[in-house]
Amino acid sequence: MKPIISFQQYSFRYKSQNEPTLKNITLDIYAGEKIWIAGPSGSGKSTLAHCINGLIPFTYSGEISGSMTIDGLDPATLSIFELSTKVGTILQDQDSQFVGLTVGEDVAFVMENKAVPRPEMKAKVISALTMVDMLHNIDQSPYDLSGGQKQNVSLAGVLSTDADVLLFDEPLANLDPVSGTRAMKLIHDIHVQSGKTVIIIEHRVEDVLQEPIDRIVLMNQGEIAAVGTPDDILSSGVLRKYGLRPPLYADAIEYAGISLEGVKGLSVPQQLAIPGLKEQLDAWTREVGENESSPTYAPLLELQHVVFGYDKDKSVINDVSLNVGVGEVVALLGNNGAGKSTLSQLITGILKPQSGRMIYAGEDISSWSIRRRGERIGYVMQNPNHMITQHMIAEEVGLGLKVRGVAADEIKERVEHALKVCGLHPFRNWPVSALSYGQKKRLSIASILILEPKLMILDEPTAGQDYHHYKEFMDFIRGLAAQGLAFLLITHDMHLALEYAQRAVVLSDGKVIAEDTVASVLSQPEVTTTAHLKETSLSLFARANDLDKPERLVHAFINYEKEKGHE
Ligand SMILES: Nc1ncnc2c1ncn2[C@@H]1O[C@H](COP(=O)(O)OP(=O)(O)OP(=O)(O)O)[C@@H](O)[C@H]1O
Ligand SMILES: Nc1ncnc2c1ncn2[C@@H]1O[C@H](COP(=O)(O)OP(=O)(O)OP(=O)(O)O)[C@@H](O)[C@H]1O
Repeated sequence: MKPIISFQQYSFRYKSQNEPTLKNITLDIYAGEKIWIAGPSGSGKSTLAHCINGLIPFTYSGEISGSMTIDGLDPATLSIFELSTKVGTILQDQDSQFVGLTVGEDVAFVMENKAVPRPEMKAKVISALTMVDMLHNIDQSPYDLSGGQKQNVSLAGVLSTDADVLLFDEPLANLDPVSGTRAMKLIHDIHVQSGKTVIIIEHRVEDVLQEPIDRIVLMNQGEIAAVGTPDDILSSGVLRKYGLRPPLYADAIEYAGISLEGVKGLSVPQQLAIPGLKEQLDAWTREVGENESSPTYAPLLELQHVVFGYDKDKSVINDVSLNVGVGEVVALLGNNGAGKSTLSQLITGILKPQSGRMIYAGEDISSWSIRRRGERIGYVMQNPNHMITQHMIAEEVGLGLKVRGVAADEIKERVEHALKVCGLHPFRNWPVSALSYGQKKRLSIASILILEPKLMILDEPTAGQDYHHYKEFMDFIRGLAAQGLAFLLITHDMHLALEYAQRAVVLSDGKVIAEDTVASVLSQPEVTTTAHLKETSLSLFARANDLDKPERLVHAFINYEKEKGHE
């Protein structure tokens, strides 16, 4: 069988780089295959995708050696239009991809180019938007959507292309857990029904594995580190070797002393047949023990009955009251479009509430300027490209100090420190444009952290990060919290919330629908259903294996990892 995509001894060096980003890639992908490209942040996944969809060499120039073909043809000999009929792409940064004035127009764009008759086009657009639960936003501008809603529109756009290869670069980034599951199911259905070749680049290991994958291609430092079926990859320990997090239940099994070597069906935790599994897990969870009780916190930020709407007659934030204590980590959870980013912009003063009060350290901050708030309350947005303004990395990190008149020597020292903390020190002399998405995300965090705020609002800080950086960063956050810095953490990662947040506030349709410990919130079906939350694979796994006290596995797991981190 002839491959649809073939890389032979392929290397690529971006013009601005000294070293090649892709090295000696030899990989055949066959028509109808479903491939997951995994690998740590900066390993070259998106660059490989750019080679497949023609961005390399058309948009990003550089030096190529070896060969790469699509359907037997060299992409450099095709026009960008011809290539787009072969490969349909969802990019990591959707803002750069929208072309329509409304959501409907955007989804219709591909068909308009092909002169599909109007009635047929309309029906297709409606059907695609219905599949991603976005029909009610059809007339809205794509730029006014929430992060997750944008992602859903991009998915709907790809549904209407005729390309044989569908390439998804982080299709789940920004999606709430329920939408993430739905997106994977949607991709699976398209794959089965159309027989198209599907290539997925994604950091959310467990979410990708919810549906069958033919082969995983694991990249590391521009090379292919391993290729295999999910069973091959999961049971071999290579994910961890390259800084990725295996599924939580797979780790739990190993922590309890059971080897995964040769175990089949590892991507379906509910059906794992390992002799003695229950007994060994029960014994391990008893040994590791329960969580300590949660401490109390002095008040820092308090919101009282805050109301806001982008249109006067439609509230997006509806009578929200919540508080965050000194040194407390509060998870702000909720479905896509619930109002989490809007609330963050109200707290930071970018938006003005129609009514309600905000109290910071006992003072009403309604009259405070954005800048004054910014000195105490740092806000890291979901999309790093919305925050970055400077050309060079060090300048970007030092900008906040520069505008505040801090001396150059001190700026230099603090920039170095912030870059180290965020794992960006090796790139300190680079232009921002040469960073991968995950690296840019860390950059936007570094540039706020350097201002030493008392409260930080982090919108999906770990989205697009590999486990190594996730852990390093979140442990760092935990350390800062222990020193008294407070965090409002917006996340769609339920395990992250369980692991790092003392409390959760759940938002849905602009209202607070629950406020409790994360574990308690996740155990309330009416809350999880309304806010699109999901129990973690660990608790699913614990129940499927009939553990004596299923909830104890989650606590034992978190305690064990905390202890291990301190070793
Ligand atoms: N436009 C560019 N110009 C120069 N170098 C680049 C460019 N884009 C990427 N690179 C280089 O390629 C490396 C890998 O980037 P790439 O986006 O392919 O990684 P990735 O595996 O997709 O990372 P992430 O998971 O963070 O998105 C970067 O660290 C950088 O060295
Ligand atoms: N600039 C805007 N103009 C009009 N409506 C907007 C604008 N920004 C957001 N919205 C709408 O407000 C609602 C809340 O959006 P918001 O971005 O706060 O949600 P979110 O909870 O942060 O979602 P996500 O998890 O997807 O990031 C959504 O229905 C969105 O479509």
